[in-house]
Amino acid sequence: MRKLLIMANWKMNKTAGEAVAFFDSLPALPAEVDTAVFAPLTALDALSKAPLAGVGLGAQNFHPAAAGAFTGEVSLAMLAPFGVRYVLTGHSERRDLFKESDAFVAEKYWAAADYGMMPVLCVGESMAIREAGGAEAHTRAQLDAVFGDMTGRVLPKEVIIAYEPIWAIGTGLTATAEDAEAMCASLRAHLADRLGKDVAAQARILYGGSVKPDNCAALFAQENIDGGLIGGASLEPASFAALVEKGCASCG
Ligand SMILES: O=C(CO)COP(=O)(O)O
Repeated sequence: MRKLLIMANWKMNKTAGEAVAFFDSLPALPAEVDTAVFAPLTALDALSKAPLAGVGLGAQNFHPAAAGAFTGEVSLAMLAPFGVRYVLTGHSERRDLFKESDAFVAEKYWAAADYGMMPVLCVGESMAIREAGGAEAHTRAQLDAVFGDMTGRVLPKEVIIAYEPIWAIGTGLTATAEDAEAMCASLRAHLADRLGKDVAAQARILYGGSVKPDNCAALFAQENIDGGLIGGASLEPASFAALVEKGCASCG
């Protein structure tokens, strides 16, 4: 039985002070659900000193190199002292707006795994790809870019995938629970091909894209959906807590 995992991606929102204020007013969360927040880099120092009530800390971005001439970037070693456990890789906003290629996403994924952090690999198709019937092939190829050649690779402690259809992100258009389940089941089957049945059975596959307290229960109740990666609805403490509560209830 995979434990529900609900992760907040705050994107470019919240100053350090606002991030701490979020946790000041966050109600106690049920221990039956794992939670984490991908905070902006500038909030990590303050959050590392604040009580986070069991919520794990994640970083939205990093550079895979250990050090060097990469103006504006931060390394994993720079993030680690703040207690960062999770890092995002392959988010569609990084792919589309900042031109991160499949190869660069893979480099980041394995740099994080090698460093001992838990990378969350995001995959997802555009509306054009979905309408052309290519959603499964596209997202499976995104998995292959990372897991296609496992020579010399050591997987992170946990494999976490976030299926985020681009057309559902920030649009209010959520995939139906059935469509999201079909995609997550397809991704899990592909993980089984690439990484073996046991790894696939234990991997947590999250859904992201306009998840809200009023639509999360049906999504989280699906067999192959093990939680959510939440943008907009994670910004308010009450809304984030409601997602965790409803998710907890939906999983019995
Ligand atoms: O991109 C997302 C999380 O990474 C989803 O964002 P929204 O929940 O705002 O659609």
